[in-house]
Formats: sequence, C-alpha cells, structure tokens
Amino acid sequence: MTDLAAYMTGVGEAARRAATLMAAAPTAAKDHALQALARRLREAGPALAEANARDLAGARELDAPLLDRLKLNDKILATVAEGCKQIAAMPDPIGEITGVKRRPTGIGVGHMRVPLGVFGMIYESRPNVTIEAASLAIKSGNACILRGGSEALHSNLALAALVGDSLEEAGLPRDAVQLINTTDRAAVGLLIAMPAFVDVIIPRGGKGLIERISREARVPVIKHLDGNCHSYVDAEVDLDLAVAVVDNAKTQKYSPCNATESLLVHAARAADFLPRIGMVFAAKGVEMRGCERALALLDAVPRDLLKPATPEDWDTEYLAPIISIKVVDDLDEAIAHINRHGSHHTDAILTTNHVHAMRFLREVDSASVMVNASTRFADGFEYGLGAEIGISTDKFHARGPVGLEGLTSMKWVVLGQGEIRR
Ligand SMILES: NC(=O)C1=CN([C@@H]2O[C@H](COP(=O)(O)OP(=O)(O)OC[C@H]3O[C@@H](n4cnc5c(N)ncnc54)[C@H](OP(=O)(O)O)[C@@H]3O)[C@@H](O)[C@H]2O)C=CC1
Ligand SMILES: N[C@@H](CCC(=O)OP(=O)(O)O)C(=O)O
Repeated sequence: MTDLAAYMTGVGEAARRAATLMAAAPTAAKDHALQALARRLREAGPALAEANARDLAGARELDAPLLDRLKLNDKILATVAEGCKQIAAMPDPIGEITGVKRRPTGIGVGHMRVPLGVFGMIYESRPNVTIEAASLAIKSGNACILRGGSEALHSNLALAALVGDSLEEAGLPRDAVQLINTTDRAAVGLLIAMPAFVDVIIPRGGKGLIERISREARVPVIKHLDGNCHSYVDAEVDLDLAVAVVDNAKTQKYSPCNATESLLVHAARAADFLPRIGMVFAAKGVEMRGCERALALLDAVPRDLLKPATPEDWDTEYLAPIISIKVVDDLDEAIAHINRHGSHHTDAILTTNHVHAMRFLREVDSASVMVNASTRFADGFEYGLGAEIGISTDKFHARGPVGLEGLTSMKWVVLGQGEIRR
C-alpha cells in the first residue's frame, strides 16, 4: 500500500469511528462545540490572517473574483462565527420521531431522523466553506472528510485545527471533522472509492471534477455543480426594480455559482430595459455578449464591452464580469431557453404578471426558481438554514441549498407492545 493510500485508509477508519460517536452525541455537547468554534474563530484572527496570507501569496495568478473567494477577512470570519452560533441555536434534527400511525395490528409505524454517517466533500478554494461544512456536520451528528481547493490549504489546516480543538473541548471526537492534508488529487480518487468508510460524496465544483466523480465514484454522490443562472425580464415589469435586481444578480459578486450569467429580455421591453442595464454594466466594466437584437439596443455602450454572442455563450458560466444577453419573443421562449441551456441551479423572472410568475415557477426545471429577486439569494444562510453545504443541482435526496436536513435521512421506526405477525 502506498503512503497516500495508507493515509486515506487511516482517515476513513477514524471517520467511521467518529461517526458512531457523533450519531449518539448529546445535543448539548454538539452545541458546546459550535459555541466554542465561534469563540475560537474570533480569538484566532491573527493566526488565521497569517495562514490566509500564505495562501493568497501563492495564488497571485488567480483572477480577481477567485482571489476574492480565497480571502478570509474579519467580515467573513464574523459571518461564519455567527453561522456557528445560529446552528447551535437551531433544534437538533437527530432522533426526532415523526408521523407515528397506529396500524390495525397494534404496532405504531413512523420515522426517525438520523445522520447519513460519513460524508466526503470536495470543494473550491473558499476557506469559509470549511467552517460551514464542519458546523453542519457537527450539528447533524455526522463525521466528514474535507478536501478543499489546493490554493486554500494553509487557511483550511488552520481552520480545521480550531474545529478539532472545539470538538475536544466539548468531549466529542476530534476526528469527526478531518481535513485531507495534501493537495495531491490522487487523494480525491481514493476518497471517492472507500465505500467501507464513506457513505456519500459531495463534490462542489466544475465540469472536470464532476466528470472524474461520475467515472470513478464507488459511493453515492450529491452533485453541487456549476451555475449557469438566468434572469428573465418579462413584458410586464417594473423597470426600476428589474434594473436593480439584475444589476445585483450579475455584479454583487462575480465568482459564486448563483450569480446570473445570462440575461433574457422580452422583446416588448428590450428597448426600454437594455439601454439602462447596459449603462449600469458598462460603468462596472461588465462585458456584454448579445444576440443581434440585443446588440442593436446597446449602441450607447463602449464598443470594447460589446461582443456578438456565439452559441457557446448560452451554455457558459463565466464567473467573471461577462454576461450573455438575448432578446426573446415570449415567456415560452424564455422558459425553453433556460431549460435547454441552464444548469438547473437558480433562475429568476422579473414580472408584475402573476400568471407568468406562476408559470415560470412551475415550468423552469431548476433547484431554485425566483420571482422579482436576485439569483444571488440562492444560499443556505439566506434561506435560513444557518449555513450551507452547497447548492445541490441533483434532484434526489437534496435539491438546492443543503443544510442540516440534507445531511440526514429518515429510518422507519416500529413501536410495539409484543404484537406478532399473523
Ligand atoms: N453548486 C454549488 O454549490 C457550487 C458550485 N461551484 C461550481 O464550481 C466551479 C468553480 O469552482 P472551481 O474552483 O473552478 O472548481 P473546480 O472544479 O476547479 O475545483 C473544485 C474542487 O475540485 C477539485 N478538483 C477539480 N477537478 C478535479 C479532478 N479532476 N480530480 C480531483 N479533484 C478535482 C479541486 O481541486 P484542486 O484544488 O486540486 O484544483 C477543488 O478542490 C463553478 O462551476 C461553480 O459554479 C462552486 C461552489 C459551489
Ligand atoms: N453560498 C454561496 C454560493 C456558493 C458558491 O458558489 O461559491 P463559489 O463558487 O465558491 O463562489 C453564496 O452565495 O454565498
């Protein structure tokens, strides 16, 4: 066995042992660990800043939006610490028995919520995800094995040490949250092929990662994929509202999977809407790749920010100050376009027409569908989950932002008083 294989087997065995203890852990101990983690995150500011500075120094060639998500500043630390406290304050989902119904035989039949066991998670170079995943794992009584992006290794190691210390302080197993300490991608190959130790794999990332997982995984997968998100401006619309929401959906942050990458505009309002949003985007340096009809209405935009859209643009997630723009003839065309070219992540309609809003909600096949709101809201914290594991683009087990419940399953419980089957 190679050193790496031995290391991963050790990680897997430790996770399995920890999962057994976490499944039975008292709520008070889990909440203690989360409160301790919130405190330690605040106290460890300087040490974390130093670790993060090492990562940032090694990642200078990254584009600005990707560098931005690698940052672990005071605001991000305060947000994740607050998330830990919020999760501690939430009811413990584990052990809850629901829906018990008495059968004619006398037995009571219902469900109990239980942890999944051990989950392995592979994610981008975004250190705050380490804390979000760890805190959700702790409260949901799971153990997890985390493999963050290679650019974030030093930050993640520092954060994982705080998580381990917090677990120990609360009398819980340190190995409930383990971070893979190497950037060798062979470790990912091993992680996704250890069914004895890992119950489910959660990959967050782009197409390359997913292709590998689909090819090699030997455990169930909950995919958290790319976001080719759309905002559609309907014929009946409050234009001021639409400008503000579309601007936010594209420009509030460029790197997240829930940023709008494609703008669809009904032909009846294109002449009113496109020149206005075009100037907003131009002021922020956003490149616009439009269909012919859109480009004709964006003539006041500086030429260097305008490009004709190619067929590939409709399928592209830029994660950058670039947006594709298409004028459509009606709602049917908008819905068909989104279902064909989108990534089933998050899509929004801007409209004052109730029937159109309801049709969009029912017919767009995405994990989150929104009316008159920014696609950037697709996020576990914003949805009230305390934090998120990520945004599932799968349809089974969990869809959209995944919080505590997504890390659990239901088992049947049968409550009898000596009944026997006849
Ligand atoms: N739905 C969701 O919740 C989320 C989706 N995303 C999506 O992720 C993508 C952007 O993130 P980005 O960092 O570029 O994603 P990548 O897919 O490049 O990287 C994500 C993680 O996967 C690893 N990885 C990638 N390819 C492989 C491989 N072939 N074998 C083993 N490990 C691999 C990376 O490791 P390494 O560091 O070695 O490159 C990293 O840890 C976008 O498409 C975005 O929408 C991002 C966040 C959340
Ligand atoms: N939860 C996030 C979205 C997740 C995400 O896409 O992250 P990333 O691709 O690393 O920017 C948010 O909106 O804050």
